[in-house]
Formats: sequence, C-alpha cells, structure tokens
Amino acid sequence: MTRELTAGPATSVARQTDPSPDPLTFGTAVRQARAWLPLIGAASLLGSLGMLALPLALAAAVDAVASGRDATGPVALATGLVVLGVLCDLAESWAETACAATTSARLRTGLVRRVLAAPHQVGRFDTGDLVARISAGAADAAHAGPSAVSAAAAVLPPIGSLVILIWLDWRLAAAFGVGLALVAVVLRLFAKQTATAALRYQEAQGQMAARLTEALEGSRTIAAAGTFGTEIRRVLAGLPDLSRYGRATWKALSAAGSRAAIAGPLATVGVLTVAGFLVSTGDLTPGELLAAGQYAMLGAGLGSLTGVVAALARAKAAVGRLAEVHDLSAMSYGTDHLPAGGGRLEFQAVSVSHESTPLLRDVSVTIPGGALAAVVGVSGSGKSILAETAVRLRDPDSGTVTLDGRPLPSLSRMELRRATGLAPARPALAGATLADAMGPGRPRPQVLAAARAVGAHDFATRLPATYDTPLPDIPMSGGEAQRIGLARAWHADRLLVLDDATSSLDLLSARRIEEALAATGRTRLVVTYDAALAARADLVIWLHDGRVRDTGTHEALWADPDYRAVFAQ
Ligand SMILES: Nc1ncnc2c1ncn2[C@@H]1O[C@H](COP(=O)(O)OP(=O)(O)OP(=O)(O)O)[C@@H](O)[C@H]1O
Repeated sequence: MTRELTAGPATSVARQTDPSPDPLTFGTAVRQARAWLPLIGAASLLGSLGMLALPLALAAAVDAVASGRDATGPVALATGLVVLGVLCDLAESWAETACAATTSARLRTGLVRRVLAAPHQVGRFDTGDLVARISAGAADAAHAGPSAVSAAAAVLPPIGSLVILIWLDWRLAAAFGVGLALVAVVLRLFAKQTATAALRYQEAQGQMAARLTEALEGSRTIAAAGTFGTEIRRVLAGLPDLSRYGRATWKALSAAGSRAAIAGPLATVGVLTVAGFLVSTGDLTPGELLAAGQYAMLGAGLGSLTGVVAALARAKAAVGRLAEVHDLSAMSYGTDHLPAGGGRLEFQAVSVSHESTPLLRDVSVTIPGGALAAVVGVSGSGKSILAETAVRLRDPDSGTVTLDGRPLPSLSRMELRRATGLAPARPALAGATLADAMGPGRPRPQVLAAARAVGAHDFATRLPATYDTPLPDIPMSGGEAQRIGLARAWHADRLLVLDDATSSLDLLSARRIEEALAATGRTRLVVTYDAALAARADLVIWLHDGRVRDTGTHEALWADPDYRAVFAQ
C-alpha cells in the first residue's frame, strides 16, 4: 500500500536535467553568498584597519599631551576611528544577516527542487531528518560565506599588530609572537572540538525530528493504543545526546576562554615588560608603550575569534549534511513522445531491490491497451512496488517497463505526466486550494470533470468556497481524501494506476468510479484485495514474494487454494 505526497510523476518538479550538477562543498556554499561577500569583507576590513589605527592615534594624543603640544588632531582622529568602528560593525552585521537570509533561501530552494526531483531516491532519508536538514541545516550552512570572510578579516588584527610592533621595535614583536603562538594553539584545539560537537548536535537534532515526524504521522494510532508515554520517551530519547553535544560546545568555549585568559595576558605582560625596558632605555615614548600594550591585547584577544570559529564549525558540519541531500540525482527524462496507441503496458524481466533486498524479481507481464488488470497478492508481496514502477515513481534495477512500446525513461517528463497517473491508498494532498489538489495548474472544466467522475463534486460544492476553499481548511474523511487523490490522477490519458485507491469508499461508489474509468478506455492497473473486482478484471497478476506467481483470469486462478487464501486475508 503506497502513501505518497505525489499522485504520480505528474507532480514531480524534476527538470529534464539535474538542477545543478556541481557537488555541494564548503567552497560552493561560500560562493553562493558571493553577492554579499565584498560588502561584508569591506566592512570587516575597514573596521579592522580602524581598530589597528586607534592605538596609534591614542599614542599620538598621549605623547602630545605629555609634551605639552596641541592634542586636538589626534583626539579627533581617535574619535573618528571609534565612530568608524561602530559603523563598520553595524554594516557588517546587517550584511551578514541579509546574506544568510538570501543564501539559506537559495540553498533551500535548490534542495527542495532536488528532493522532489528524486522520488526514486528520497526514501533513503527519514522525513523529519530531511526537513531538519533543509530548514535548520540550511540556515547554519548559509553562514559559510560570512563566517569565512569574518575569519579572514579576524586574522588581520593579530597580523597587523605584529607588523606594527615590528615597526615600533622588533623586540616587542618577538615577545608578542610567543603569545600569538599560544593563542593559535588554543584556537586550533577549540576549532577541532567545536566541529565534532556541532556535527553530532545536528545529527541528534535530525534524529529527534525524524522520530517526531513518525509519531505525528501515527498520532491517532498512538492515541488509540494509549502508548503516549512510550512514544514520548522514544521521541525524546535523543535529548541527552542533544544536551551532551550542546554542553560539549560550551565546554570547548569555556576551555578556550580559560586558556585564552592565560595566553592573552601573558602576551600583553610580555610586550609591556619589553616596552617598559625600552622606555627606560629611551627607545620608546610613553605613548608608544601605551600603543604596544593595546596592540598586544588586540592581537592576542580571543573574544571575536571564538565566535567566528564556532560559526565556521557549525556551517561546515551543516554543509556536510546538506551535501548528502544535494547528492540525490534527479530522475532523468528522455525526449520521446508516445506513438499512437491504446496504453499497452509491458514489464520485461523487471527486478527492483532495496539495498540488497529484492522487492520485485524478474517480472514479465503484458497488459493490453484499455484493459483492466488487477494486481493481487498477500501483504508485502510487491504490489505497490509494481504500481510505482508502472508510472516511474521508481526505476527498475534491471529490466524495462514500456508504454505503447516506448521505455518509460525515454519519455519526456511532460509526456509521462500527460499519459500516466497513480492514485494511492492514502494520498497526501498538496496545493493551496481544493482545485489545486485535484488538478494542479489544470483549467477548471477539467478539474470539475475529474471531480464528477470520482464522486467528489458534491463534497466540493458543500465547502464554503467550493473548489477555491483552502486545502488546510477542509476537514476530510479517508474516503474523501481518496476521491481527491483519484481526481488528481484522473487526468492521465493512457494509464491509470490505482493502488488500493478506493479502499475507504463504499462498494457502490467504488464501483461507479470503476465504471467511469472503464468508459474512458484507459488502461487500468488496480491493486486490490477485492475478489469481485479481480473477477471483473481482464487479467489478474498474482504476485508472491516479489515474483509473478501466476497470471490469468480470476475464474481460472480461483481453482488454486493459495490464490483463494489471498482474498481470505
Ligand atoms: N521504500 C522501500 N524501501 C524498502 N523496502 C520497501 C519499500 N517499500 C516497500 N518495501 C518492501 O517491499 C516489499 C513489498 O512492499 P509493497 O508495499 O509493494 O507490498 P504490498 O504487496 O503492496 O503490500 P500491502 O498489500 O500490505 O500494501 C515489502 O517487504 C516492503 O517492506
């Protein structure tokens, strides 16, 4: 029994070719933000240059005051540099926010497109985990560009400080260099610890999201079974992990802070000691001593660097997780059109497997154009897999499925969409309004015709805004949802696959739909447990353990007790 968001290839948004063949790496994620990076870089660079110039301006002001000269110029310069610093900070954070917003939107659009274009592969992810990757993960990954630029700009104050200290006196630079090396070791360790913690945290988040989604999908069953407690424990089982990895990040931060509390002041004390000695020997002015101390603090300060390193680590971990989604390859389509024909469907030695488990084995069967074929078999025998393969919701690992002689992969997406449709047992309906759900993008008369054919018109006219009623406002029974799923698939003009698609309808309604469908002359492949329906079929395909156990008319097959047992089930 299939539960699908789509009612067939009709709703796939795949392009003819892969949306973006380049792999997603940290570098490509940075490039996605390229429009903003010059602005962020310029603001960051200007801010750092201002920060570097400030101690020199203050030194000039101090020396002017100490020597009784006019200090207005240096004081004005220092004030201007402070204002510049504030403005640069504001511009940088605004640009970073805007950049992250547009980049995450771009990443999400690309990933959603990729997920929808790969219905044959998307099953490898849990839904909740996938949503977590595309929502929270894309937001983290979107910081790849800004944090890479900030990291590059954050290197400027230490390097600049070193250069200015060399310019003031090489002995100051030597003392500072020792402190700087210590800071670099602290940062490296911090980066390593944060990267691991960030990745584990995101994985734990994804697992919890996956379990929550499963629980929400089965919320009625859980309520009916009274297993709230068990389910809550199952969903929240990842909380200790989440807390562990969250705390690991903070622990790494506080360890870096305490190491920095030693390394930073050590560098400052070293520089000030050397500077004091140089003042005593007359090699440095008091103002230069002040500047040297400030450069030592500026260069060895870790405050801004840990933030940048943490953002980089989160972005890197998130890009890795998004890359796995990005690797989904879009279902590729051909360019062929179908020749004139009645919808003859042929499976030629079709085998499908999941990992190493065979789901369909060497299935060969032909359904003449316009025929009604019933697919029967015990639960788990592969009926839904066969149904999905018939409309190319999944491709066989070997063998071919043809429609009117054309292999399905050779058809263009539009042709496949026009010719085939699948109505599942539990359609997950998509669209803004009822009309959208019944026939996305279709003219209203076609939607009305489909709705009438599947007996959904009365239901639609009772709604406040009839076909324009927003989908989320429509309370729906299982049978009504099935009718909408059927209406959506109805537009296919050669082959309609019904996977238990009328199981929630009363027998009379199901029969009417069957008759309306027969009157259209399309080929029908119907997965069913209904013996009466199988008896009306032109051909029964009896599956067992992924193989065709037998084919023939229901009447002929009925002689076999194993066949009769399928319906007793
Ligand atoms: N996406 C999937 N990944 C891996 N295995 C799958 C997947 N979908 C189905 N299967 C497995 O393939 C086998 C056939 O499943 P299928 O849904 O086709 O059975 P079915 O005959 O339609 O059963 P039912 O009548 O209960 O709906 C089952 O063992 C099932 O667990």
